Amino acid sequence: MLAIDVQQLTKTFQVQKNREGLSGAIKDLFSREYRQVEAVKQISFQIPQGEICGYIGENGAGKSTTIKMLSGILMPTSGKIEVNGYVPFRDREKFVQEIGVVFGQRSQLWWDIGVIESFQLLKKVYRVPENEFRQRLDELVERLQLGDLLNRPVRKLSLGQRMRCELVASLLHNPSILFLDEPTIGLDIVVKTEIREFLKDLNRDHGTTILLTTHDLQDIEALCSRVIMLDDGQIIYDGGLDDLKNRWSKGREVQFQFARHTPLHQLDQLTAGLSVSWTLENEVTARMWVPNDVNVSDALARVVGGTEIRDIKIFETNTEDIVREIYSSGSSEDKPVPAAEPEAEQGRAAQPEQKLAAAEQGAQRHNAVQSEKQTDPKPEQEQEKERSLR
Ligand SMILES: Nc1ncnc2c1ncn2[C@@H]1O[C@H](COP(=O)(O)OP(=O)(O)OP(=O)(O)O)[C@@H](O)[C@H]1O
Repeated sequence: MLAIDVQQLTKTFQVQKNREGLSGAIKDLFSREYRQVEAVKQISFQIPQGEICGYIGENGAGKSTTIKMLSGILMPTSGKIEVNGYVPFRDREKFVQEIGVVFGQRSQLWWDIGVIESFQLLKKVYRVPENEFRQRLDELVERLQLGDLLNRPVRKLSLGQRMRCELVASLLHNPSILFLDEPTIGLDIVVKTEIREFLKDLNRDHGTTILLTTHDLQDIEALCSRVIMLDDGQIIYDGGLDDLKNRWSKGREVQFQFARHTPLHQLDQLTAGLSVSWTLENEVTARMWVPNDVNVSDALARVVGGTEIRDIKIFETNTEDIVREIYSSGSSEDKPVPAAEPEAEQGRAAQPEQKLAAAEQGAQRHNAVQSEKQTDPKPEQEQEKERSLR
């Protein structure tokens, strides 16, 4: 049985429009206008039991909305969802026993009471038998080194300590599926690494299926063999992380440190006939971009044979650069959609296929384009009330 089966899933929010100025505010009191926000648009994917799948995308891409639908907090506008054979928003009582959820930006623990008391309350909510609860709690407390924290109120915990407690809280009822929405947000590298190791062990030892949304691609590299990439509510990539790299990484870069001043024209001469390109960093350091269709050892042999070299470093395009390139190619500034394209003329956002094509072109450049992520405006009014899991 599939852990998660999603077909043509769509979520549209109705959001109130606010008119400008005092007169607008008064008008709003009497007649409200609404607009539709399509947060998730007809997405389909399947996740088998025991997989760790990364779910990534820019701010506002629709990741949290998907997780909320998968965990039964939000009702889809249309489409089909099955999680462990249950329809999340319909079969809630039985369904919540099957899943654990951690929202990095929200707590499921009670702020003013001791951590252990929150755990006791959750034991009652999920109706976990005492002996099972004890056994599981001991195991998790030992694994995540929470012994000293159990009697402290949640508000007195550091973010890293709280996040480890959140993970325990989500696992006390032994769910087979874990939804993690930004579980490492704001954490330092030590705690991030601990959490990644813990999740890996959990998946290996208990076969827990994990769907993970994150903006930290190192989480994805450390944990996920598969990644689903969302853009503007649509899936633009679903596949292996290695495939993603192979598909968009168009070559590698080699940095040379020469024994003496080596001008650009000399380097160009050495690699004449090969479609490599050179960038000088200073008098004795230069970078050579080697596209995939050029044999790296041929290029290296030419340079090594013609100059005296102190040091060589080879850089592969990293996932972060590739993903940033895909995201940024959709932004208005460097969207390489031809000016004659009607979409571009009308100033509308690029379609996912255009973004992919643009990303493929963009990845050919060895300097990844740095672009700030665009933040979606927050909804003016939340029409859909999120129901608490508890
Ligand atoms: N309850 C809501 N009411 C109205 N609009 C909403 C609601 N929740 C989300 N949206 C809108 O739906 C879109 C997708 O939001 P969502 O939170 O799913 O994105 P995200 O990919 O999780 O972003 P982030 O990385 O910033 O958390 C955004 O345009 C957002 O403003």
